[in-house]
Formats: sequence, structure tokens, C-alpha cells
Amino acid sequence: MEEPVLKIEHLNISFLQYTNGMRQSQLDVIRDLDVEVNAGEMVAVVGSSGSGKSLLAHAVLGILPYNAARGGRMTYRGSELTQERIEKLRGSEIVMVPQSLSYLDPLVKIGKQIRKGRNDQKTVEKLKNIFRRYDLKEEVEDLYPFELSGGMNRRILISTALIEEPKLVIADEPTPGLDLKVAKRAMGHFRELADLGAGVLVITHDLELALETADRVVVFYAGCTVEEAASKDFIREETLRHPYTKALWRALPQHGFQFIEGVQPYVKEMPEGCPFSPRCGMCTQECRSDIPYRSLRGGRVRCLYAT
Ligand SMILES: Nc1ncnc2c1ncn2[C@@H]1O[C@H](COP(=O)(O)OP(=O)(O)OP(=O)(O)O)[C@@H](O)[C@H]1O
Ligand code: NI
Repeated sequence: MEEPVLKIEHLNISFLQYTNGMRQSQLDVIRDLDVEVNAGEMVAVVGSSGSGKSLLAHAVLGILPYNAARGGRMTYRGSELTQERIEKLRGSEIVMVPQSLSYLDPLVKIGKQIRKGRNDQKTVEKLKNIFRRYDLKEEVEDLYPFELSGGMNRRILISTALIEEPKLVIADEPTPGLDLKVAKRAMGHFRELADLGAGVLVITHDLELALETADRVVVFYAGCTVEEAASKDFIREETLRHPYTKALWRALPQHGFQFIEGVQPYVKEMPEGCPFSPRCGMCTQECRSDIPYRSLRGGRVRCLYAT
């Protein structure tokens, strides 16, 4: 079988922080993440705010902040993704659609920014096509980011990735501020990139939107991967594995918006063992130990009691 485009095993990320002047403390923000993306596949990563989704994207792109330490293994097409290698591939083979609009250069005109300074016929044609797809007028090329609305700038960020012929696309919350129609179209374009053979990892809050286009869904909770499921597993609650994923399912509009009590634990107040245990109805003493991430019914789950 072909090697996965991206394979992440036991990723952990911590930050060194100085508190009370000189005292140093370590914040273990990501504790154990596993994600795999194959060529031709679109994988969605879902999780609530602060679960570590953007840090995952930044780790892959080699742009973690200086006070971050990373452990675990990341491989790209079969060999280790080192900082040196990512710097070579970033922007061409591996592209990111960042979460923040601040990644746009305020001093460079939109057209030049998307074409990355290239002026060859192919790039110019491609840009025209992309603009047509996103209802962006040709004049926009000559404008600066501050002259556009947030939604338009969001489409510019997506265009910057689409103009390449990437083998791996990491899109971090690509759709906020876009109306549903444009958001769906953007997800459709990521789907197309996957159908053309790229591996696509889309990070999103929007499980509903993800389920329409992605092949697989990976669920993060408090810095751990708790489940990996096929999108079709979300048709019924019984085919899902982890209690948190089931809770997400019940919170979907079509299942009556049933939200569970409580919030995701803060890094400094992480419970021993399973991070979901304080909110889980099935929790026992056993859940206070390290819970392995195991294969189950074609997916994976980090729960002792999932069957
Ligand atoms: N430079 C940093 N120093 C310390 N902690 C950080 C730093 N950057 C991020 N964090 C913490 O890491 C955690 C995960 O952040 P991350 O941005 O990856 O979350 P996220 O899942 O992308 O959230 P959102 O959905 O809001 O974008 C958060 O609790 C955040 O406070
Ligand atoms: Ni984020």
C-alpha cells in the first residue's frame, strides 16, 4: 500500500512559561494526537476551541512559536518531516490555509500575493479561474487586504492555496465569516483537491459541514485524539465509538441540539487519565489511568468502554 501523505503519531506540544517572575512552568497543551491522511483523502479534524487544532496545523507547517517544544513523530510520504524538509516543501507541495486573516501581507496587492510574484501564463490563467469560482472581480487583484471585507479576505486565503498543485493541504478553519453557500463551495474545492490526489486535512468547528465532504473525521478533546471515524459512521449514534463523539452527534441540529453539561478542562486542571471523564456518564476508577488509543470497527477510539 502507498505510504500516507501525512502521518502523525503521539504528537505532544508543550509551552515553557515564566510565572511570578522567574519561576518556569510547563504547559502540556497537546498530549497525544494521532492523525493520518492518505493521498486522495479528505480528513476533517473537529474539536472545540482550545483543543489544539491550530497547534497541530502549525506543527506540520513548522511554525510553532519559539517557546514551544514538540515530541512524537511526523512523517510526510514515508519519511520524517524535519524542520529543514518542511521549509523546503512549504508553500508548494505542502500548503496551509491559515485560520487568521493576519497571515495576509497588508503591504502586498492581492493578485501578487496569491501568485506569489509569479507572472507566467499558467499562473495568471489559474488565478482568473479561481476568482471566477469565488465571485471575485478582476479589479480585486490590484487591491490591498485592508480594502476588502473579512469574507473576501477569507476567499483570498483559500485562493492562495488553490493556485498551487499541493500534495498536502492543511486548512485551519477556512470558512468562518463565509455565508453557507460560499463555505460549502470552499469545502467542495478542498474535496476536488483530494479527488485530484492530494491529501487534505480540514480543521473545523463545523461538524455538520465536515460530514458533507470529508471521508473521515478525527475528534480532538483537550489535546488528545479521542476518536477516528468514517463520515458515514455519523449517520447513526450507535456506529460512533467515544462518549464525546456521541455527545457531538446529539448536539447536531438534526438530532435536537442536546448539549452536555460542563466544559473542556483547562490545561492546568487536567484530570488524571481520560480528559473527558468529568463529563462522562460511563466513567469509573479505571478511567483515571492512561487510556490507549485502539482500533475498533474500522476506526480508532480512546475509551476503555467503547464497544
Ligand atoms: N504560544 C502559546 N503559549 C501558551 N499557550 C498557547 C500558545 N499558543 C496556544 N496555546 C494554548 O494551546 C491551546 C490550544 O490552542 P489552539 O490554538 O491549537 O486551539 P484550537 O483548537 O485551534 O482553538 P480554536 O478553535 O479557538 O482555533 C489553547 O489552550 C491555547 O491557549
Ligand atoms: Ni484554531
